Amino acid sequence: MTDRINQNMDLGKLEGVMEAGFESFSNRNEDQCLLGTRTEILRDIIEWAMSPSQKSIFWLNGMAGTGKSTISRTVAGLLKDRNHLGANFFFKRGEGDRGNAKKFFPTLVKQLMLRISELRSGVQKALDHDPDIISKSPREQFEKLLLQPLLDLNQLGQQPQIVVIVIDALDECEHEQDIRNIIRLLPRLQMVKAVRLRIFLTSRPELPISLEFSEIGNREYQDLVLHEIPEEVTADDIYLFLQNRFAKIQHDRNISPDWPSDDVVQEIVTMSVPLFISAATVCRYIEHSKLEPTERLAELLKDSRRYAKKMDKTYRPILTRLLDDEESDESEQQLLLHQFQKIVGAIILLAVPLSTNALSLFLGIEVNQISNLLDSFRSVLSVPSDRDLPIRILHLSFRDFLVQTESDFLIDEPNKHKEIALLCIEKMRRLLRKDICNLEGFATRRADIDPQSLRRDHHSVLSEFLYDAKRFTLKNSQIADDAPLQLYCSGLIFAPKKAIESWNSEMQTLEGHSDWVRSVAFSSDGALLASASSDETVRLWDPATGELKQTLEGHSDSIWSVAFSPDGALLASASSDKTVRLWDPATGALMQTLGVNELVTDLKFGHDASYLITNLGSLDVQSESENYATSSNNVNPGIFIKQQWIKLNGKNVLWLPPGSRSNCFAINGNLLALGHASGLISFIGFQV
Ligand SMILES: Nc1ncnc2c1ncn2[C@@H]1O[C@H](COP(=O)(O)OP(=O)(O)OP(=O)(O)O)[C@@H](O)[C@H]1O
Repeated sequence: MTDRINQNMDLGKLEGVMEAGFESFSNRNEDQCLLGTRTEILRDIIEWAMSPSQKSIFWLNGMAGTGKSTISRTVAGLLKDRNHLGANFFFKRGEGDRGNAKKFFPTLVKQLMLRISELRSGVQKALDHDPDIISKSPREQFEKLLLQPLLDLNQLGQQPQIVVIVIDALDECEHEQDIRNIIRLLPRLQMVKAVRLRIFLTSRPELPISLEFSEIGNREYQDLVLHEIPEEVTADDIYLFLQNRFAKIQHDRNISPDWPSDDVVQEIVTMSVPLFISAATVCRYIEHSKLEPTERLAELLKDSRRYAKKMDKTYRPILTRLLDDEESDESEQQLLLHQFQKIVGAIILLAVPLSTNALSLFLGIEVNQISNLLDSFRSVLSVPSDRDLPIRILHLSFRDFLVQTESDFLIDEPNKHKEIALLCIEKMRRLLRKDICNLEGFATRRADIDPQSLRRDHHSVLSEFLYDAKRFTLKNSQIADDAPLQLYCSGLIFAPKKAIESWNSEMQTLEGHSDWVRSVAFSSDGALLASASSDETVRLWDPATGELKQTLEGHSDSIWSVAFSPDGALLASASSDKTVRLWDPATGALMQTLGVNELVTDLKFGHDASYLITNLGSLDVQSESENYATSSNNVNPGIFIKQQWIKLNGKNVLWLPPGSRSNCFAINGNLLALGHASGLISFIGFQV
C-alpha cells in the first residue's frame, strides 16, 4: 500500500501535456470525420494497425487543410473504442508545450502506463535513477522513460497486444531538430516484442520531415499522401460534408429545404477540392450568425475570392514562419520578403506554371535561391524534386489570399502583372532570334524551306497549341471582324470540344457574296482565290487568312466563270451581261472589257495569257506585257518587278505588300519609283 502511494507520488512527477490529447477540453469543438467520408482511408488505417505483418509507422502526409487532423481524431476515437489506443499527442503551434517536444515523450509514457500497467515499475525505476529526466533532451527521455521500460516487458513473455500511438501535426512542433529526432527515434520501438506498437503520424509535407523520412528509408514506414488521392474521391467527401452543413444551416436558420440548389453545392465542391479547409471556411463564412446565409452565399458565388481572407488562419502562419528565424536580422528579413514577392508573386500569377529551372531563367534568380525559398512553402505549393517539372499552387485560395492580405506578404497584383509582362518582353528581346531556320536569303519562300529544319525547332505542345489557335482564328475571323464578342459565344460553342484533335478538314468559310457563287479559281501561286457570283461581283480572297482582298464590281449580271492567267497578272471573268472582263488581281483594276455575242459559261487562259479558251471557242486578249509598266530610258536592267516581287539581277529581293503595290513603276539608276492608285508615289533605293 505504502509502496503504491510512493509510486504514484513519484509518477506524479511525470508531467504530461494534458491539452495535447484528442479528447482534451481545448479540442472539444474539433470535428471528427463526418460519417460516410474518408471511409476507405479510415478502413486502410485500421487494417494497417491490426495486421501483424505491416510496417510499424504510418505517415499520413498532406498539404495545409487537406483534413489530416480530422482523420487523426477519428482514428484515435476508433482505436480507443477497440481498446487499442496507447497514447496520442496532437501538436499545436503556439499553444504552450503542445507546440514543442519538451514533454512529448513523458506525455506518451504517462498515457501508455494507463494502458499497460506493467510499464509502471520500469518508468518508476527510470525516475528513481534520474529524477531530472523530465528536463533532459527528447533523446534521453525516449531511451530511459519509454524504450527501456518497454524493452523490460519483453521478459514477461506475454502474448503481445496491439497498442497504437497517434501523433498529429508533427510539423507544428517548434524546432526542426526535435522533429527530425522524433522521426529518427520512433523506428527503434520495433525492438519491443512484448507489445505490438504501431505509430500513426500525420504532418504537412515540410522539408525536414520529408528529408528525415527518406533518410530512415521506407522499410520502416508506409505513407499516404492525402492531396494525391483521386480528386473525385475527395470531391464526394466534400459534397457530403457540404450537404450536411447546409442542412444544419437550413434547420437552425429556418431556411427553405431546397436551398441551396445541387448545382450550387457542386460549384462549391469544385471550388474547394482538394482542400477540406476551404469547404469548411465557405460554410463558416455563410453561417456567420449576424448575417443572412442565403445572401452571403449568393455574394460568395458572385465573387469567390471573398472568403479567401478567412483563410488567414491557414495561410498566415506559413508566411510568418518564413521570417520567424531568431538568427536573421532586419536586413536579411527584408531580403527574404523581397525574394518572396519576386518568386512566389510570379508563381501565383503566371498563367502557365513554370519549373524551378524555367523560373530561374525568367526571374534571373539562382536556382538554389529559388529552391531554398520554396522549401518554406511545401504545405501550399507543390514543388517537384525534378527541377524541370512545373511548380503548382495546391489551391487557388492561396493566390486569392496573397493578393488581398493586409500583411507584408501582400502581392500587389496589377504591379506584379506589369513586372511579369516586362520580364516577358525583356526575355523575348534577349532570346528571340531572327531567322531561326538559318534560311539562305530574305526571299526564301515557305515552300522552299526544308520541313526537317522546321521540325528541329518544333515544340510539340506549343505547335499543337498554335495549330489550334490558327484553326480557331481562321474559322472565326469574319465574325471577329464584325461582332468581336461572338468569339466567346459562337466561336466557343461551335469549336470542337477537343480542339487539337478534332478540327475537321474545313478550314474556313468565306462569307460575303449575297448570291450564288458560280465559279472559284486559285491563282497559280496559291496566294489568291477568286470567286464569281450571281451577285455580279468577283471577290478576291487571301486563302491563308480569309481576308477579303478585293471586290471586283462592273458586271451587270450573274458571273459564271473566273480564271487567273498562268503568271497571275490577269484575271478573266465571264458574265450573263455578255462581256468578258479582264482585271488586275493585285489592284482590282478593270483592264479590258471584251464583248461577246453569247453567254460564256466557262473560260481559262491559254498558255501565254494572250488568248482565252472558252466554251464558245478562243478569245484574243490584247494583253500588255507582264510588267505592265512604263519604264524610263535610264533603266537599270538589274531591277525588275514581277508578281509583286522586286527582282535584283534575276533574284527576288523585296516583296511588295498589297498597300505598296503600284499600277506602274519607273526605274532610274538605283531608284525605283512606284505609282499607286491612291495618287501617291513611293521610292525605293537599292545598292546594286
Ligand atoms: N472528413 C471530414 N469530415 C468533416 N469535416 C472535415 C473532414 N475533414 C476535414 N474537415 C473540416 O475541414 C477542416 C480542416 O481539416 P483539418 O484541420 O483536419 O486539416 P489539416 O490537414 O489537419 O490542416 P492543417 O494542415 O492546417 O493542420 C476541419 O476543421 C473540419 O472542419
